[in-house]
Amino acid sequence: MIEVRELTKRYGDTAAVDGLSFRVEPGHVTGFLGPNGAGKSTTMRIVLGLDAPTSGEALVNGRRYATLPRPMRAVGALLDAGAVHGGRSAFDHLSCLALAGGIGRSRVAEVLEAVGLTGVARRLVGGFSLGMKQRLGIAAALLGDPGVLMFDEPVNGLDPEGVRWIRELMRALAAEGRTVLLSSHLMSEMALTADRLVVVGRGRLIADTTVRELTGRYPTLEDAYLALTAGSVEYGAAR
Ligand SMILES: Nc1ncnc2c1ncn2[C@@H]1O[C@H](COP(=O)(O)OP(=O)(O)OP(=O)(O)O)[C@@H](O)[C@H]1O
Repeated sequence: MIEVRELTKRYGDTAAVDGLSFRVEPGHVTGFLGPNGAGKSTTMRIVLGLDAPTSGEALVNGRRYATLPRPMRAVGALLDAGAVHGGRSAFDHLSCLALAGGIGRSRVAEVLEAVGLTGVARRLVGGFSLGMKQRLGIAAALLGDPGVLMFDEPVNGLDPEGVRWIRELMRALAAEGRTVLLSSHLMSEMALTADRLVVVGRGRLIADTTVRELTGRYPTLEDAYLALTAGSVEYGAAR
C-alpha cells in the first residue's frame, strides 16, 4: 500500500505538490492522472525517497522509504526509462541493480524473460530503442518481486503490441494482489487498464474515484478527465 499524507513539496516559489493526500490499495491498478506539471512525478519521487518533502509524508507499507528494511523487495518503479548507463548490457545493468539490492543473480534472467528482452540481454543499452528501454526499466522495477509498483508513463514509445503487453502486465500484477500506481496521459489506455483513479492538478487532489464511476457520468474517460482538470491546466496552448 502507498499512503500520501498532507504532502507538500516546494521548489522556490513553486508548490509542485500542495497538501496532497491519497491511498493506493493493493489488488487494483490505480491510474495517476493530471496535466503536465501537476506533481505526479514529484510525488512518485518522494515515495521512492529520491526527493524530500517540504512537509507531510509518503509511506510504503506504513514506512518511509528510507526506513524500509529491504526497499527493492518492497517497492519497484519505472520513472525515467532513459536514465540508464548506455555502455552496459541489459544483463549487466540489471545485475548491478540486483547486487546493490541483495537480490540473487538468477532473478535477472527471470525478469529479462518476463519483459521479452532475453534475446538482447547482452547488447549495449545505448543501442536500445525507447520501447526496449521501457521494457528494461520495467524489468528493473520487477527485480525485487515487490508488492508495490509505480510506473511513470510506461507506454511511452511502445508499439501497439507493447502497449497491450503493458496493459496485461499491469492487470496481472494487480490480480496477484500487488499495489500498482500507473501514470499516463493516454486516457483510452487508462480506461482499459485502471480500476481506480487519483486525479491531481497544480499539486492538489482533484478526484479519488473509480474508472466506472467517471465513465458512468461522462461519455468517455477523456471527457471526464478534461472536465475535472479544466481549471488546472498550467501549460496549455492559447486557443
Ligand atoms: N527539481 C525541480 N526543480 C524545480 N522545479 C521542479 C523540479 N521538479 C519538478 N518541478 C516543478 O514541479 C512541478 C511539478 O512537476 P512534476 O514533474 O512532478 O509534474 P508531472 O505531473 O509529473 O508532469 P508531467 O505530466 O509533465 O510529467 C512543475 O511545475 C515542475 O516544473
